Amino acid sequence: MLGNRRFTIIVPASSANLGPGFDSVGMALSCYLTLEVEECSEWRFIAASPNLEGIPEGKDNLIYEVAQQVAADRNVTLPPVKVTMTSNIPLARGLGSSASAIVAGIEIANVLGDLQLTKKDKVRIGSVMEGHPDNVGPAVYGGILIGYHHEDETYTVHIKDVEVDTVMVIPPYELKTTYARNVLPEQLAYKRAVEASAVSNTLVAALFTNNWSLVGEVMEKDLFHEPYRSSLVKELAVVRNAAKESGAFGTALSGAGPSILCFVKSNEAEKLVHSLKALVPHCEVRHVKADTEGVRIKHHSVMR
Ligand SMILES: Nc1ncnc2c1ncn2[C@@H]1O[C@H](COP(=O)(O)OP(=O)(O)O)[C@@H](O)[C@H]1O
Ligand SMILES: N[C@@H](CCOP(=O)(O)O)C(=O)O
Repeated sequence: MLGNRRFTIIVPASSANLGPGFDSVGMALSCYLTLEVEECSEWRFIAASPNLEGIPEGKDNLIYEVAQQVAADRNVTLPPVKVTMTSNIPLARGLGSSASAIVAGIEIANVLGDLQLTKKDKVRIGSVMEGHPDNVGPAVYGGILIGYHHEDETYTVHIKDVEVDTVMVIPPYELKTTYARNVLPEQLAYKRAVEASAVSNTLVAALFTNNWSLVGEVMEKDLFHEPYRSSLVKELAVVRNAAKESGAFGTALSGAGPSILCFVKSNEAEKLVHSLKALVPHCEVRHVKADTEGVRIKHHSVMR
């Protein structure tokens, strides 16, 4: 029972893949989906910030569907609530907005249904829904998460502290993840798959040893998805060259795109923001730090 409580759920955005870590590596970002949840006679979702315009406000809302599914799977009935959503995560731009919504739905069910879900449970549930753990994992844990999702199990390894900043270039157009997955090949030749996984393994080792110049080098050598998606994001090549020239470690498509992630030293981020704003004036350019906490809940007591 919710009783006389209300609570706030804060879920970070995430950047998946980091280049060659396709479907298995992701990082939490300091952009947030925030839900104010309070008891109500019927379920309502209110999209209270401009970039959530068009998001369903009834029972066809993704967050509602996830919360109900999680509760139903555990034979629990949730009391109705009013959910007021604000967000600075742009939709369908490769910053994991759908994963943040899924994690928010899992948390609503967890709190309202008193399900006592662990972080591991939440990542498992979210990965089953998304099909891969590279967005839901960081959204739950914060930091960087490396994972392998399989129908029987989801394995994850977490890096809490991230010693790098990002500059994010966000084009004005949407690229739905389902569309960007449809341009990928059905198969990869054996030799190419071996090479692609060697690049990915090196990325992960470099992340664990804080070797950011190596991270930057190998993140640009992905063979799993960027070669097939780069033609969908015409800004990628120009941003990559400019970022390299200004001393950034490296760039990659963020998730399925169209946003572009540049890894930089924190004291060099603003300079890069400034030069990229001039280079791609039609895009939004943001200095975004890593989020190291993951999803969190604030409980508020209500005077009656
Ligand atoms: N707060 C939200 N509430 C409900 N649905 C959401 C919310 N945020 C995102 N979504 C859904 O997720 C879609 C975007 O998902 P996707 O194409 O995977 O892009 P990305 O996850 O990279 O932003 C949106 O068009 C919307 O349908
Ligand atoms: N590994 C997935 C990640 C999709 O992330 P999103 O933020 O674009 O939804 C993929 O590359 O398809």
